[in-house]
Amino acid sequence: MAEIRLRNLAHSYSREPAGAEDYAIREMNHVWAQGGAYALLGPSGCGKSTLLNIISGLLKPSHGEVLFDAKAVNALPPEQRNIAQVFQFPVVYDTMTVFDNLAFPLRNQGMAEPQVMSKVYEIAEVLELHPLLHRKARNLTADEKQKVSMGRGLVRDDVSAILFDEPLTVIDPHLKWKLRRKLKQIHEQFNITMVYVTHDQLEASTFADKIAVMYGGQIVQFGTPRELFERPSHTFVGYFIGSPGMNLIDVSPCEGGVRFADTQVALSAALTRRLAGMTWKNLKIGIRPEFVHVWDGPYEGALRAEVLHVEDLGTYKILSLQLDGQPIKVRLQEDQAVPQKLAYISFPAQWLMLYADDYLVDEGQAEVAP
Ligand SMILES: Nc1ncnc2c1ncn2[C@@H]1O[C@H](COP(=O)(O)OP(=O)(O)OP(=O)(O)O)[C@@H](O)[C@H]1O
Repeated sequence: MAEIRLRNLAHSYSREPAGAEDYAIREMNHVWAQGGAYALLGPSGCGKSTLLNIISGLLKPSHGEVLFDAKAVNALPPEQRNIAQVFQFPVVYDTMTVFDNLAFPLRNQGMAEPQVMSKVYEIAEVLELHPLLHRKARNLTADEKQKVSMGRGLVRDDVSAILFDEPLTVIDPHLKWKLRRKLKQIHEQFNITMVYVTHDQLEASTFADKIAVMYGGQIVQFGTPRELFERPSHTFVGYFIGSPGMNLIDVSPCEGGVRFADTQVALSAALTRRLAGMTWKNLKIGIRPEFVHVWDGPYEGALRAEVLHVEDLGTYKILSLQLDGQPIKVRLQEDQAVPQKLAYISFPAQWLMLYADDYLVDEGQAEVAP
């Protein structure tokens, strides 16, 4: 079991990186606490696999350190790091039985056969592989093979953490849910640090207690699914999490708030003061489609928007609006009235976010994040 700490970690695949854009991992500091269930969520190419491979030792970072329980492990090869890695495609020995596959890491350690047997039976039980123990691995389905891959990580008592790299990619959709629940159960039972890489927000939030959102080689936010939804600290998190993503509008400051075209949006006095004392290149407001307030008719202070179309998704509707040249999405509950040609909307202060150069501006914060 281990805490995993990344200290000033950076990686470039280029021998002579010219600038930040040549780095797959930009300098990062991060901690995964012992025993946590974490997800590493981000789009293709943001650096997720690179980061996992650095942690497991398959890749040597260009800079910085990886520490397990405060001990630097940079110099240790993968087999001495006690990390199990489960990849997209199951890695099993086809010609061996399921039993022998699960027993393999234990026999490698020189464990006595009666103990091997008891450990393999324990893990097979947890993963519901016991009816298959004497089958050759080549005859298994993809999800059964993936369970064997996971089982090989779990049988070892010395495993500090398990890293999953999009482990459900090859699994049938109806089995994904079952396997994800199994993983969660295993996490609770074994109290092992688990980091689950995915580009799917649903997978991330059903598995993890905390999600690290990765973008452009950086972790731009680390928080609970709820924190990421309610207070995205970067515009990318706003856009990437949620369905549809956050409405983001380019604005400029004005008396008492911000404006775009002829529309003014009031900000709290604290936020206006913060803004006045800052320098930035790009300013945006953000509001989630769920949090846009729709009035029944004209109302003082409400903004008038044109209704472009309504998409009925069964349990909710997505309203597409045009507000002073800006597209706005609103998520309406099933029982909410649907405005026809015009909609009167407002942005409740509690849910209206302000972003300077893509980072959230906090009312109380001393500095905007870099
Ligand atoms: N072996 C390599 N040599 C050079 N560049 C690489 C190599 N592996 C990855 N990259 C680059 O590093 C960046 C990060 O890639 P990485 O595979 O870590 O991203 P990812 O988030 O895991 O993507 P995916 O979800 O598609 O696997 C990408 O720009 C990728 O093209």
